[in-house]
Amino acid sequence: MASSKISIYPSSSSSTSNSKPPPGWLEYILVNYRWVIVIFFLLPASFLYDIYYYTRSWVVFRISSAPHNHDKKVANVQRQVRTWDGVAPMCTARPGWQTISFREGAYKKTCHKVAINLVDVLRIDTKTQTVWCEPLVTMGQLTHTLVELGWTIPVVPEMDDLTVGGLVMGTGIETSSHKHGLFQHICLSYELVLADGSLVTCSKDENPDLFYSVPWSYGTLGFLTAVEMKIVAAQRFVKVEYKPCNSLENLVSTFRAETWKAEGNQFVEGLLYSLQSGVVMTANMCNTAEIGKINEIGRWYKPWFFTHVENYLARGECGVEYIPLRDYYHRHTRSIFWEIQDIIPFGNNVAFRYLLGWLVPPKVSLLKLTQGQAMKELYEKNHFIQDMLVPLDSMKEALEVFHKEVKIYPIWLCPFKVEANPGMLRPVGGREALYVDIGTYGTPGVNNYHPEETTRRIEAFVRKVKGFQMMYADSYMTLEEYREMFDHVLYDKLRKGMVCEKAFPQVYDKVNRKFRI
Ligand SMILES: Cc1cc2nc3c(=O)[nH]c(=O)nc-3n(C[C@H](O)[C@H](O)[C@H](O)COP(=O)(O)OP(=O)(O)OC[C@H]3O[C@@H](n4cnc5c(N)ncnc54)[C@H](O)[C@@H]3O)c2cc1C
Ligand SMILES: NC(=O)C1=CN([C@@H]2O[C@H](COP(=O)(O)OP(=O)(O)OC[C@H]3O[C@@H](n4cnc5c(N)ncnc54)[C@H](OP(=O)(O)O)[C@@H]3O)[C@@H](O)[C@H]2O)C=CC1
Ligand SMILES: CC(C)=CCC[C@@H](C)[C@H]1CC[C@@]2(C)C3=C(CC[C@]12C)[C@@]1(C)CC[C@H](O)C(C)(C)[C@@H]1CC3
Repeated sequence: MASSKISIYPSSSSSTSNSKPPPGWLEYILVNYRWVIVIFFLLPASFLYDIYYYTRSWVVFRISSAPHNHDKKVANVQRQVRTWDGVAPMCTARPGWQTISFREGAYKKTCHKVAINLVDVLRIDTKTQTVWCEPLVTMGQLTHTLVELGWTIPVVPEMDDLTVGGLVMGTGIETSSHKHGLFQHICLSYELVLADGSLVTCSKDENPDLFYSVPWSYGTLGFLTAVEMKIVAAQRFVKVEYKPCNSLENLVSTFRAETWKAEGNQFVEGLLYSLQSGVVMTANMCNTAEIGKINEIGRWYKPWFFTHVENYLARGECGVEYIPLRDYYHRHTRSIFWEIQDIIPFGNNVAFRYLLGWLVPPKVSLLKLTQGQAMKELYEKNHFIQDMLVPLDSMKEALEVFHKEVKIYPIWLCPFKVEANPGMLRPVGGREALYVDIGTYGTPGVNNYHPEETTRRIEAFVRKVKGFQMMYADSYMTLEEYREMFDHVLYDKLRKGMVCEKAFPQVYDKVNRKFRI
């Protein structure tokens, strides 16, 4: 099983085997027995945190007071921007530990912080099939609210705590992205407070330059205060078909054929367990299910999803099951993909699942807050977390590069399309194109792993094939390399025109590893 290979702790052959033992007993426990802290403190704390937000959002939504308060809250953002002293550039006041990214931004310490306390779903319009959300609405909150009413957004990025604002300003992807594009492509308009404190709305037809420049700009063009998104009808189940593949050629050709399929699959996903074996999953929503084939994989006592999928590979059989929609959306949530193995090593044990599985996963934000310096350094040296987005045509070559450089399994494969719109993300060949997200999270299985050098070699490969790197992880590119990967023409024009240069840091200074703690 993939699980037995994964550990963040340096092995004797590792390049970091001479790292010093962590100082102090608390650090020692944090590093060697992180699960003690997680089980006795973080899981109960995560539970209480969820109850608080769940109750608050429920009350706010039921009494429909959010739209009225929205204007007042936006006026407060405008006031903060207008009274900015003009010295240090601005960023949002959301603390770094709360965000779903590997590191915290160093700029959070030096920038002038603007509080954007906008946490509500504002309006659901089933006639125009749109939803208006404030930027701190989380994916967990949004799918809960919409699915109960029979709706959903076409692209629901994994992980409950991802926010609408973070996904618009960064990027978001899910297994429906080959049909609907990235999170930015399901957005119809944005409401922003600009550097001068003015409030603007932008869409394809109104301020299009701004509309196309907001995604991937990481809050360096203005503060987002609301987003209008498409919604689509939700169905009760997702019918998932599992197709085990026993060679790289077979996996790549199955994955590509299912992504291109004329009649279409609503969801396409791949999990690679070694360079020569993996499972391609295709899925479609439906309202009825065959008797005996429903699998509520989100239930607390169920095995982790990636281990469940691996069983199809072990048996060498194709399979079909019906998964309730929200369970499907959250299939990787309980195991934080496969990262939970390093945090609660016995988390997939059946006794643990029945007793405490309902408290899992711990909140990523609380894990970040309590990880300590020694744990941070261990992850830094022995852990590799990257999502590289490469053209579908380069998929096989890219997987071979990942195998040579890091040899981490499982690998997450998710196809998506890039539309030929202006902005940071220009598709290869200038026309709409299909890409694949190669998500690699874990401890490298090679002896010569070096965080910076290895990542830079992979980044160079991604640039060569005209791909992109997701910026929530560590990027070691130089400014020139970063500007080669992302088209800055429109971004630079807007930054000048809207006098952003003093008001916000430039995007590179927010996302590069040099500027992370
Ligand atoms: C009004 C409202 C406001 C909310 N606000 C917030 C908020 O501000 N912040 C926030 O983080 N969350 C928020 N949530 C979401 C909620 O806290 C999470 O989605 C929580 O994980 C839901 O668990 P559940 O068991 O009650 O879901 P259920 O309705 O029981 O979920 C349906 C199915 O999906 C599965 N499932 C749901 N969530 C997960 C998961 N995380 N992992 C695995 N399977 C899962 C369940 O096991 C179940 O089978 C809000 C929800 C509502 C209704
Ligand atoms: N499945 C997926 O697609 C996944 C995506 N991710 C990544 O996680 C990140 C999102 O995480 P999340 O914790 O939600 O977001 P973050 O708090 O990390 O925010 C990401 C960026 O968006 C900016 N931003 C957020 N809200 C606003 C706003 N209202 N106005 C202006 N700028 C804003 C932040 O600016 P500032 O720095 O000023 O705070 C920050 O630079 C994205 O980068 C995404 O790519 C991670 C895991 C999975
Ligand atoms: C595009 C997709 C699907 C991306 C999924 C990315 C996840 C696997 C990433 C996002 C945030 C992430 C980097 C994180 C971690 C694991 C991998 C995560 C969850 C953990 C929890 C690993 C343990 C670490 O000590 C620490 C708590 C800092 C991080 C926090 C962020």
